[in-house]
Amino acid sequence: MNASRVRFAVMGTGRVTRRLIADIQSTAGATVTAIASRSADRARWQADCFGIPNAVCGYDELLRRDDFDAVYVALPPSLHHEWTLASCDAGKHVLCEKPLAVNADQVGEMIDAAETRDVRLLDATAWLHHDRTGQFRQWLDPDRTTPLSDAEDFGVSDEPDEEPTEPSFRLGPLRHLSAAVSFRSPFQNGDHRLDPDLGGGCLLDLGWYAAGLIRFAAGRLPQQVYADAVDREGVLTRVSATMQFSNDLTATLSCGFDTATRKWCEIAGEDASIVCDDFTRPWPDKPARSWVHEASGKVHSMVEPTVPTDGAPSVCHQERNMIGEFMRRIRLGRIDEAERQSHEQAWQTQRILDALAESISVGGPVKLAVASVT
Ligand SMILES: NC(=O)C1=CN([C@@H]2O[C@H](COP(=O)(O)OP(=O)(O)OC[C@H]3O[C@@H](n4cnc5c(N)ncnc54)[C@H](OP(=O)(O)O)[C@@H]3O)[C@@H](O)[C@H]2O)C=CC1
Ligand SMILES: O=C1CO[C@H](CO)[C@@H](O)[C@@H]1O
Repeated sequence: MNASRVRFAVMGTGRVTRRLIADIQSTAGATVTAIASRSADRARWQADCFGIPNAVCGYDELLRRDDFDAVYVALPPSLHHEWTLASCDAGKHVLCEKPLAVNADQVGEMIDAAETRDVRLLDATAWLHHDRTGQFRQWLDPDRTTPLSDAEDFGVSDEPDEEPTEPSFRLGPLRHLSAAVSFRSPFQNGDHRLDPDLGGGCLLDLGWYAAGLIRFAAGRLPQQVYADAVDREGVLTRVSATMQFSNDLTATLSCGFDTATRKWCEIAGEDASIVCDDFTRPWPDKPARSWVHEASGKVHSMVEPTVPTDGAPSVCHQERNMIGEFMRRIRLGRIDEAERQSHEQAWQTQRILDALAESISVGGPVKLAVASVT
């Protein structure tokens, strides 16, 4: 690898590929040198669209090349495991689309393969790399009191303060987490999201985000889950679930293909809660915002640190942040704590999804054993 550039190759020519190729090409130090498709024509067409020098027919054929360092696996979920293992075997770093696989056993094998070959593996869950998520991470620190100097206050309660208080907040002990992610009928017949054999269904496609948010905020697995689903012709189209964690923490999850767009979450502590209506990706015309609701009734509107408060759209680009972090790990040349945490986040997210799927299938609660992949 050239020390200053990371060369990517892409597997697949679908919807997400088109977006992420542009993001890779606009990330400093990254370049796309090859794209592979099952069809030579599609590979050529996509390569021409993006000025990619090499169009390759077949993913196997791609992995025989030595002119790239990392593979971006942008295939339907059921193919992530196979092509991540093959890429690791070929000594390539892997940026793999979400859901990382179709079950936690597969994720465990993918992590093992990456560790054995000493290559980097990252799931392309971009919201985890947004600056606003970095803010949430800080606010979640139980010992932290966060100053409110940057908040745009509104909706102040009618209750007068008994004595003047410092402008700051803390979440206090976490009590409830909630996340809902859905889109209304966005897919055509034939889309992998509607094909159970390709890892379709809203639980894997969108539950990945909602369960991921809950795992991110809790920092651990639930002890028990219960889920209910609407199943249309073998495809899960709506799922709702409850979860119980240790230390008196509960959670609710909702995802589906048949409601208006929802991508919100609430992280509720005893003293304050964080509310965010677009955690997976900020609405395009808004800065990345969230709200802090205090137990007193005060509400504070928060914006990410790098964004001016004049309402200008967010300047943070979560995909470029993610690609940049993946490249940092590649250049480091060994697994570090940040990568271990990503692996744990991905594996535990997939374990939650497995437990929810099992609960839907048995029609009752499912217990989870505490475990760690790292
Ligand atoms: N991170 C994000 O924001 C997003 C992530 N995703 C994720 O990215 C992945 C791909 O999604 P998306 O791009 O929307 O999917 P598409 O169906 O648009 O593209 C998938 C590509 O995979 C290749 N492929 C290989 N085998 C098959 C097969 N048996 N059936 C269908 N396609 C196949 C095809 O490329 P070819 O035949 O040319 O090789 C196809 O273009 C999914 O895991 C999805 O969850 C999707 C959207 C956003
Ligand atoms: O990850 C994703 C982002 O949102 C899409 C909805 O438009 C999902 O279906 C997709 O897989």
